[in-house]
Amino acid sequence: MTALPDPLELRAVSAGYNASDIIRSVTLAAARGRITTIAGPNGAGKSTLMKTLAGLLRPRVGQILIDGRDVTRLPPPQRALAGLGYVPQERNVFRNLTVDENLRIGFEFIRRKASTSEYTAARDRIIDLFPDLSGRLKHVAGTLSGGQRQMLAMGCALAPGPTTLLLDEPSAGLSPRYVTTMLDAVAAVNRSGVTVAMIEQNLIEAMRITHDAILLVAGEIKGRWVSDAFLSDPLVRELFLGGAKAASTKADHRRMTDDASAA
Ligand SMILES: Nc1ncnc2c1ncn2[C@@H]1O[C@H](COP(=O)(O)OP(=O)(O)OP(=O)(O)O)[C@@H](O)[C@H]1O
Repeated sequence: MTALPDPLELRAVSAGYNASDIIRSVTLAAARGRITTIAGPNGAGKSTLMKTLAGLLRPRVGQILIDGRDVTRLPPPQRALAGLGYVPQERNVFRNLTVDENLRIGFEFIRRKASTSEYTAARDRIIDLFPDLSGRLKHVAGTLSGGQRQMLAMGCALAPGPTTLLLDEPSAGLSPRYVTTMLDAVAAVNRSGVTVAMIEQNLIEAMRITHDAILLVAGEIKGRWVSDAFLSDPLVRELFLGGAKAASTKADHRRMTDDASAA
């Protein structure tokens, strides 16, 4: 039996703006059915990497594959048609349209020939995944909380049924309590069968749901870990968690998560 290809793969990709490369020779894969988190200090090139994956930035060299198919030269709509959903960090919903209208646009952008009943089924699936949107279908997106808007943005990307979802900092700007809610929602999306690749800054919370962690520093991959090993790696502790003071056991990890939620 032939193994299925990874749903998302980069092979030696370099990309950047103007003359300079921001990401350099990046090779990585998001494994099927798992949550891969890309971590890195500010300015490491994480958003640039996401934009390159989504097709907003053309790589200078290297290859991008979705389900084994080379999409390097395809623009964002064709990558979406190939099964890739993308949620940018900002301006990711139409604030003057309702929740329902936003979801319908997200759905019909890809599923152009689908019937109304197919849309309704997709919408119901999204509401099951994000109960915070339930009862708000007729609400204008601009009146939602930041967290609800972020869930709506994920819903729009998920409505057409992508195999892989790219998330650029889904918990950015949210209260500590809603960070937990948001990442629980990402885990629920993943359990529904969608491979997730995301950037996150809330690393302790993110590792609670992450399967595979990748570290990007100054545009280069510096290591890969299963999530349990990530927070206790000396390099990771040095970069993000204040070195020796950082949590190094699962118990400490849990305690820090609890402290953060109570803050
Ligand atoms: N549109 C652009 N034009 C030129 N340079 C850019 C552009 N966007 C980002 N950069 C530069 O690319 C570098 C990496 O930025 P990027 O946003 O990818 O990093 P990041 O790891 O996502 O950072 P952060 O965690 O602060 O969001 C930075 O030096 C940034 O100034």
